[in-house]
Amino acid sequence: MSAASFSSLLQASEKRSPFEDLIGSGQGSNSVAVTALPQGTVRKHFKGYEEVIIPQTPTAQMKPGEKLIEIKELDDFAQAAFRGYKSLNRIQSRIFQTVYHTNENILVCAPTGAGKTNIAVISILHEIGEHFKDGYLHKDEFKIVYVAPMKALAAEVTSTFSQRLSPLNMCVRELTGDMQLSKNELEETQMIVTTPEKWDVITRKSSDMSLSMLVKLLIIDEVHLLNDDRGPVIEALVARTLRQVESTQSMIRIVGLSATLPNYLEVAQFLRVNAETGLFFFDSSYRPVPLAQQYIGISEQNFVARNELLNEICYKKVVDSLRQGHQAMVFVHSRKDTVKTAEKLVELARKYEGLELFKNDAHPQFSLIKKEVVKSRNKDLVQLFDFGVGVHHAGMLRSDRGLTERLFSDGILRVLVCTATLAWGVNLPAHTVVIKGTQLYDPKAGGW
Ligand SMILES: Nc1ncnc2c1ncn2[C@@H]1O[C@H](COP(=O)(O)OP(=O)(O)OP(=O)(O)O)[C@@H](O)[C@H]1O
Repeated sequence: MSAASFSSLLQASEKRSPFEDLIGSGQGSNSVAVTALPQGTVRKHFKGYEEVIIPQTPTAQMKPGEKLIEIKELDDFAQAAFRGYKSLNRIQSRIFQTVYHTNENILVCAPTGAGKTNIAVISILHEIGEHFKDGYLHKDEFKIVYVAPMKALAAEVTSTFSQRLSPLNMCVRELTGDMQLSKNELEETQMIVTTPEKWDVITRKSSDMSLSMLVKLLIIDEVHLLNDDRGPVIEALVARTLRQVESTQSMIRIVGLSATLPNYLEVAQFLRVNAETGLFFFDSSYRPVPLAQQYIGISEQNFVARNELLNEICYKKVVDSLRQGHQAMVFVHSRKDTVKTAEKLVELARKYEGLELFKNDAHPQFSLIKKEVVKSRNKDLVQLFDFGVGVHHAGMLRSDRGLTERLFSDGILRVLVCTATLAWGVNLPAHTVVIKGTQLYDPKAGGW
């Protein structure tokens, strides 16, 4: 973390937020400027660095009268898309009335893992319900467009929704990159999963409006990317959708799904979401697994000494987690740094006699799995395996990446050092996540 951002974090801890009581309310219409660190935050000083420990937010209590909606209460056709589920979770139950029974635009901001996929499913079921007439689904009347932030995610969304909607005979297809769908394929498809860039290109061709005229529901996943480099593309396609709604006077419902955004009121306004009725904001007290955070600011100026310290701190955090019997993931900024950091962890473990914490050779399947691992031509993967450490980045072969993911998820690897690519689209459970360094090199600016 840079010195400037760390000091602003510390300054923030000294202010009290006027909205403190609202944080954790999980309600929609208040603009909460988070300017203070939560109560219970502790600051510790060490040689060369300072640590700020933010305790986990307690899980929000059920409100009086709040109840979970059971799947068996849903319409028969809707139950088919929820096979294997007993009930909607808290967030889904809270938004159900608006998402399923109305055609309002909505924006849902919720922490990761809160179950936003099922919110999209509910909005799709509403749309399907609109076209169920005389016991028959009029599939040619509508198209649903799901905008996923990247190609890899679009593929995953396509497969998830194909499976969920297969009992309803809905056809879900991916349309990304330089992919084309034939006229026939488009006709057969009710749900198109695409990326902002691809949908932008398709809708920009004003000569052929036949597809966009059929769109009745536009789901935009990870809409917080509006704040990012990709923002202008998302903005353009939303603006075009809104213009089409105005000029044709036909409704296209917009459903925005997002991580918790600080400026959700503005995003809601932009998506034409009514802040009173269509905006749902759930803060970290709705996380399925509460999150405690620790920030470390390094004051050491010398580059080599700072790196050494960074590695030592990283090692210490990983060991703290392993001692409690939990796996750990370490995120680094470059592919090269994955192996370097993994090797450094092993070196420090040797130095501090901590190797036994990392190694997992007593695992009943260790020798069997080792036979599979040694077949890999990735020598780092093979060497690090013996120490219970794995690496994962986009430059590795897909088979090696897949193997590493499996070994970590089965608990055979105790530590995984990876780049941010793993955070997109792969769900791996880890109790502890260390983000090693928050400074990113920006080639455009030519600096950190
Ligand atoms: N009603 C439910 N009952 C039980 N499990 C659920 C329910 N809704 C969602 N889940 C589970 O919660 C997990 C997280 O759901 P999901 O991937 O939709 O979260 P998300 O909010 O989209 O997360 P992300 O921000 O990471 O995309 C999944 O494993 C899903 O099966």
